[in-house]
Amino acid sequence: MSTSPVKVAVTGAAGQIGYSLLFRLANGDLLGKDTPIELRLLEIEPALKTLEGVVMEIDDCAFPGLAGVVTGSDPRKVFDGVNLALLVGARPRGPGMERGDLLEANGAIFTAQGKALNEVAADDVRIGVTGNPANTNALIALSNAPDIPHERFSALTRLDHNRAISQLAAKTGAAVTDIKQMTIWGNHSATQYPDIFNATVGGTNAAEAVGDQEWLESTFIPTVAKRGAAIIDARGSSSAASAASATIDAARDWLTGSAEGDWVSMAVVSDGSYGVPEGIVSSFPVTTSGGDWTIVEGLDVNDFSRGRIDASVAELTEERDAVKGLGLI
Ligand SMILES: NC(=O)c1ccc[n+]([C@@H]2O[C@H](COP(=O)([O-])OP(=O)(O)OC[C@H]3O[C@@H](n4cnc5c(N)ncnc54)[C@H](O)[C@@H]3O)[C@@H](O)[C@H]2O)c1
Ligand SMILES: O=C(O)C[C@H](O)C(=O)O
Repeated sequence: MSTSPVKVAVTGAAGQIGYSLLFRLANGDLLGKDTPIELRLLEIEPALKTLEGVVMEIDDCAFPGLAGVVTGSDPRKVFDGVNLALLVGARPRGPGMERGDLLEANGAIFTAQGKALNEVAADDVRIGVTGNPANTNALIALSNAPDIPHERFSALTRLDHNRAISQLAAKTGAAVTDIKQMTIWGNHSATQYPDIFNATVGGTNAAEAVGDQEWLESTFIPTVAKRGAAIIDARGSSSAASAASATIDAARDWLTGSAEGDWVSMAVVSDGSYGVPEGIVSSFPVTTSGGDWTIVEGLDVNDFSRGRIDASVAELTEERDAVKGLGLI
């Protein structure tokens, strides 16, 4: 049994996602019940009282694997020595708002947090960005953390990946566990491209198993890509428990490895693979092992897929140019 606790930071800890995420982390859902976890919870000053209440509830669960909880509003203190930082805190998108509207407001948050991580995080730190606009927030954070390798940052497209698996399972009548090699390309936004041409259902190519291009274009892609907006419309606030669950799925697979014969979707800094401009944070199919990720190379990208990937990547390059114009990167 490991004894020294893994220090896991969560920002926006008093928010909606935090209210699901913290209990899952404390329960051992990330690294197993035998690996003790210390939670390091960052919030803005006005939310610290709410966070105090959440911590009381965490205490009341008497989680056996929880080695301690530290709270605060100073990222330099909260991030001190952290091995994993889950950057969730940001302003969520409300009804009628576009993600682009959030770039400037969130830029300041991720600039400061990138700098603080650079100064005080553990040498082995991994940083997962859930707060939107996630890809570009990750780009801002990594650009402000010159001493942390860019490969240590990723943005969350695992929720989209999970949504795509769920929709494909419902369409084909397969179990979610029968669906492998799903890919989300591009941005965590409505332009994202969930690719079933390289996925399989029970070992059969998924696009062939579905055999319905009309469903693919008019139902599957828009349902997955606009799921966040549909949940906001229905719930009045953005997805929370599913986002927390995907945040854990992504971090767990990053740290402990993706399943043999399968891959996962992560938004990571591009090395130019698949024609995605180097340096932007874009979602790719990746395999993971021991805290490292590797882009799955050599997949077939047909003309339909090419057009969809290019459209999402164009949005990401616009976001990059916008934050560059604002002096954030
Ligand atoms: N990538 C994804 O798949 C995905 C899915 C769902 C939601 N999200 C995004 O996750 C983010 C959080 O969502 P939520 O529903 O928990 O929002 P929320 O408003 O309930 O909580 C956000 C919390 O962040 C805190 N916060 C704001 N600025 C901060 C800072 N500088 N440092 C620390 N904490 C700060 C706020 O005080 C608040 O408590 C949003 O940006 C949302 O759009 C992403
Ligand atoms: O789309 C949003 O702003 C919410 C979130 O990113 C989601 O995908 O549920």
